[in-house]
Amino acid sequence: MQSHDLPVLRWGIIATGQISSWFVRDLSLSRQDAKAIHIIQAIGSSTEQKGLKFVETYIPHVSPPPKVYASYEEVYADPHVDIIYIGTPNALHKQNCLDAIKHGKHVLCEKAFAVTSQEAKEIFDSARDKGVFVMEAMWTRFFPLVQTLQRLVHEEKVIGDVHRVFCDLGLDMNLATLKPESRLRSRALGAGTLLDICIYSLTWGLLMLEPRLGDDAEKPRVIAAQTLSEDDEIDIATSVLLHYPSTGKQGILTSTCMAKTPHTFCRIEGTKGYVTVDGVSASAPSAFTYYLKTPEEQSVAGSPMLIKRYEAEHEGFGLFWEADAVAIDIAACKTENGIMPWGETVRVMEMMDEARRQGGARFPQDDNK
Ligand SMILES: NC(=O)C1=CN([C@@H]2O[C@H](COP(=O)(O)OP(=O)(O)OC[C@H]3O[C@@H](n4cnc5c(N)ncnc54)[C@H](OP(=O)(O)O)[C@@H]3O)[C@@H](O)[C@H]2O)C=CC1
Ligand SMILES: O=C1OC[C@@H](O)[C@H](O)[C@H]1O
Repeated sequence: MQSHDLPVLRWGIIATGQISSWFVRDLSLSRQDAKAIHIIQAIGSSTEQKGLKFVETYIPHVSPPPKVYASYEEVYADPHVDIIYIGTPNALHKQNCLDAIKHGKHVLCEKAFAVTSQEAKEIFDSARDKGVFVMEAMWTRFFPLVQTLQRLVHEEKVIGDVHRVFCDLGLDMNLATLKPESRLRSRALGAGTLLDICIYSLTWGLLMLEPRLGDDAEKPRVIAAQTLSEDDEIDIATSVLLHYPSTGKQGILTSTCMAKTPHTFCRIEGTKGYVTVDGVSASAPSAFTYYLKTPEEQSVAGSPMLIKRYEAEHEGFGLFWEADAVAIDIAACKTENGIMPWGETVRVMEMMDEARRQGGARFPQDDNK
């Protein structure tokens, strides 16, 4: 496809924290295989100085440079902006999304999309009323490596029938050294490992245990335990067990902020063998390997043999795949994406609500019924 045939999307970026810096760097890459043209039109920050520093530090090469506003409101109101990217802490997502939608803007909002499933539903209701595109930025689902693995596991059934998936995302966050108002510590901002990182482990469980999305997917039982911080403010470790009653399949999906997960973060077990997945974290996989039992070993205990390893190198962080998908959908006048549809965001949020109900991590938003 010639570059002039590609959809063009003009982005307004809300907040200048870490993930926004990754996102704009990925949007600004020159990529041979780009499926869209991304224009960084505007940046909204708490102060103009912070916004200008963000542009100078992360995207000095972008020409013309984006307009910098000292408020989010001015980005929502900018007629040259098509879509708002929201990179604020979790507890602010709902208001940011509703404000952007009110101005008729499309939205790509960081994970966790909201703090409760109720909040997520309110956002989608408002998007439906306005007819705008909205998606949770669950970027992992858009990695080509993940899609290749889904095909091998579910369509080619290379490891037979999947019966168990383990996935862990642990980071050594050293919370005591962070300021109480850090988004990783503050309950008011939606902190805790469940919403921050267990969401990726859950995503791997769902992607690998379920051959398809949506209404066809069987609803798993959620069994969860959480370890809360000493002041009971947030969860510092969560383990979720997904159990599919009709098949007995299980997902063992975990997170902690007390230790970094080793490079191999996921194992998918099937009747004929297993797959291991590697990467810096469950959010950004870089390789997988599958192992098969030999015919003699199908019936006896033994070590499966390494059959094939897939590695995928790419420039940047890998956030551009979700951005391309969004641009293609918007050009096609869609309001939701087929890989991360609204129903799936709500379903994952409901599982996290249930995990917190059992585990004990509470947010003020839980009382807003
Ligand atoms: N997809 C991924 O891999 C990742 C996703 N995330 C998600 O992105 C979101 C932001 O995370 P991250 O970038 O690490 O967070 P940061 O703390 O680095 O940045 C958050 C930004 O939000 C703005 N903000 C507005 N109100 C507040 C407030 N009360 N307290 C703090 N910041 C505020 C600030 O920008 P300003 O002053 O410019 O307005 C701030 O810089 C979270 O939802 C997180 O889950 C985070 C990391 C990785
Ligand atoms: O999404 C995320 O992935 C990487 C982590 O560092 C971060 O805390 C989290 O928000």
